Amino acid sequence: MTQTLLETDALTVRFGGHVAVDAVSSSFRAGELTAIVGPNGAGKTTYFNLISGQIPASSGRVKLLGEDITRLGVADRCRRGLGRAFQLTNLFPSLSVLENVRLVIQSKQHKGFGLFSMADSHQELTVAAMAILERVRLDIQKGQLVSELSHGDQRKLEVALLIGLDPMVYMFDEPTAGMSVDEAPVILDLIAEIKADRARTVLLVEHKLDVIRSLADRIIVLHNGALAADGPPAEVMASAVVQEAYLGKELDHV
Ligand SMILES: Nc1ncnc2c1ncn2[C@@H]1O[C@H](COP(=O)(O)OP(=O)(O)OP(=O)(O)O)[C@@H](O)[C@H]1O
Repeated sequence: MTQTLLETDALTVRFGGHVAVDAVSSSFRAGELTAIVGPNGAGKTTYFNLISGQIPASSGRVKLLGEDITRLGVADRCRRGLGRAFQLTNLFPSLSVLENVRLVIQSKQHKGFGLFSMADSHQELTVAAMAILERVRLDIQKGQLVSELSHGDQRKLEVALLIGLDPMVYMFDEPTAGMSVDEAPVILDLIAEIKADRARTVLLVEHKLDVIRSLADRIIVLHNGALAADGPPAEVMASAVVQEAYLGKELDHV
């Protein structure tokens, strides 16, 4: 039996009288990629925000490796292995691409700035950061400031930072949005590699049907904040209610 890494248990958030996420219970296992789909306003991003700790739950629980993390903040959840693709606001725009990746790896390794270890660790960190930049095809841009990067390259850097953090749970919210057709495959290949690591689980909010088809092991459908379907892609996509109500209308057919 594959290990359950993340669980949500009747997870709920209300904004005034509006229930944006409505008692969603689900679990996410190692080696699995779960696509989270649903119409605009269904609660996908809010569900992500509740899992990553960006917003507090009104009720219900989030568990990581069986441990209740519902009351923890974003940074504590991150330290325990919950990784959400960085928004640009989390980056240091006036530092270079390489420096940003190095900082994330350093934070993961809890390396200090002690005088004696500094030279060695600096070299190691640079090598590790460059290896990640090569994977996302950003090695050429290593010296550029984040603020100077194109939109597509900024998205690649978000993925690079997440790989540097190396969490147990990878969370991607439309990772190829706004990318050119040349750029997107690099990111999708990387996500496939991450998913192939049997010790990780990947959650992906995605509208593009071809991306879901190629990557998802399982699909969760949210509608009006509630769980409307959960199962293998073929089964969920074939179900008449999902076809009519969600997939046919809402997902981008590419
Ligand atoms: N901070 C907030 N305050 C009030 N209402 C909110 C807040 N955040 C989200 N909502 C509402 O919660 C509902 C779910 O929004 P959410 O952004 O999670 O949907 P989504 O499925 O991610 O949509 P999309 O596909 O358009 O990104 C929407 O009705 C939205 O207006």
